[in-house]
Amino acid sequence: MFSAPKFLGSSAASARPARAAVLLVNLGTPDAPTPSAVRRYLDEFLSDPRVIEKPRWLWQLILKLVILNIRPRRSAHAYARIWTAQGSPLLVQSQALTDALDRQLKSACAGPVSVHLAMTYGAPALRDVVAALNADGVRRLVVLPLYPQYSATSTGAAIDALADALKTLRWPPELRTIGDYHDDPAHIDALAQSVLAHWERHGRADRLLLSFHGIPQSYVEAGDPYLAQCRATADLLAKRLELPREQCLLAFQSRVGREEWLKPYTDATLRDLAASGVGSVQVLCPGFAVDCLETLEEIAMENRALFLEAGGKRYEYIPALNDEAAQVAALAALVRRHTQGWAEFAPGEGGGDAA
Ligand SMILES: C=CC1=C(C)c2cc3[nH]c(cc4nc(cc5[nH]c(cc1n2)c(C)c5CCC(=O)O)C(CCC(=O)O)=C4C)c(C)c3C=C
Ligand SMILES: [Fe+2]
Ligand SMILES: [Fe+2]
Repeated sequence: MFSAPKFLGSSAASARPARAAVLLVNLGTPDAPTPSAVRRYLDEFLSDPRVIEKPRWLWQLILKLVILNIRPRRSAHAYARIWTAQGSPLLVQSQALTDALDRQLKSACAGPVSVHLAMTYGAPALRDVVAALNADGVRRLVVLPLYPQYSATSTGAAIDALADALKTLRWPPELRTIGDYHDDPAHIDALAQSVLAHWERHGRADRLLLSFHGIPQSYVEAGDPYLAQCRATADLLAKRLELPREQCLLAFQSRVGREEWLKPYTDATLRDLAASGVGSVQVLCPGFAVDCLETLEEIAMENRALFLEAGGKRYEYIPALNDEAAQVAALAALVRRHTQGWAEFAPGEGGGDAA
């Protein structure tokens, strides 16, 4: 027997005035720093064909029989090193950014605008958040994945989850999506300001290393614009900081598996720098809007130990922009440029986006 489709909706929704919302989307994180919670998270994340482009049945066999029996314990240990009383840093910092952007847009926009957070994997699930906004009468939605550089593995996966969520709605909202903001001048300026503020407090190091999350090399060869966008961000930032290109290096972290990923690798670069007598390094991760496992554990802890053990003398991690005013202002302006013609986002009594 065929069953009729069940679309979500609210009888009250059509009676309410149009409302507009912004949805920030990040990757997702486990519910707890335990092997069982990490296993659930990795199972969902690594089952996504956007993330792992291998034949389905073969990958599911490897994932279920090998990866999910080994990695959760190791990753849970890493999560435990950075877990806070409020929870996973990725969730805590993403929520703080969401709240700050909500305040900023409420004060700058003419209409009723609110900002919400959803995750591609885990909670708060994109499907649940979109359904709740729809039931609440939101008729205009702008979706901003928190990845400055587009990759099919991150932004593409978020858009897939959004499309799945929309399929469940009887009356989906009008939609604008933001694909990337890797060369947005206000974003570059926010990154530059954070480096300048760090230099002000700590002085400069011999090298500034810009470390981005890696992806398999084959994805770039198949057309993913990620590498080009990382390079463009690095070039713009070096120019804005007036740093000679040889002092500002680009590298890729967080490699998983045996396949070739984007090079140079961050850990190998740090080892080579120490071996060649470079004493001090400052590391910035411009691909991460907020701090998370990959910045706080891999970069600020693991790679620090690696650099110092290889003979380096000074290693500093420059934190992600998180809910800093400059990032909030840059994202507010980005959202408003993508909502041209939507009256709710027009300048309100507060005027523009105060930096
Ligand atoms: C194995 C394939 C992976 C691809 C491709 C990938 C791309 C990618 N990831 C991010 C952002 C983040 N990744 C994070 C964690 C993380 N990433 C992978 C694997 C791939 N990522 C794994 C297995 C994990 C989990 C941790 C671990 O077991 O090592 C995170 C942090 C999540 C957190 O909870 O803090 C972020 C953020 C981007 C931007 C990207 C492509 C450009
Ligand atoms: Fe990742
Ligand atoms: Fe990692």
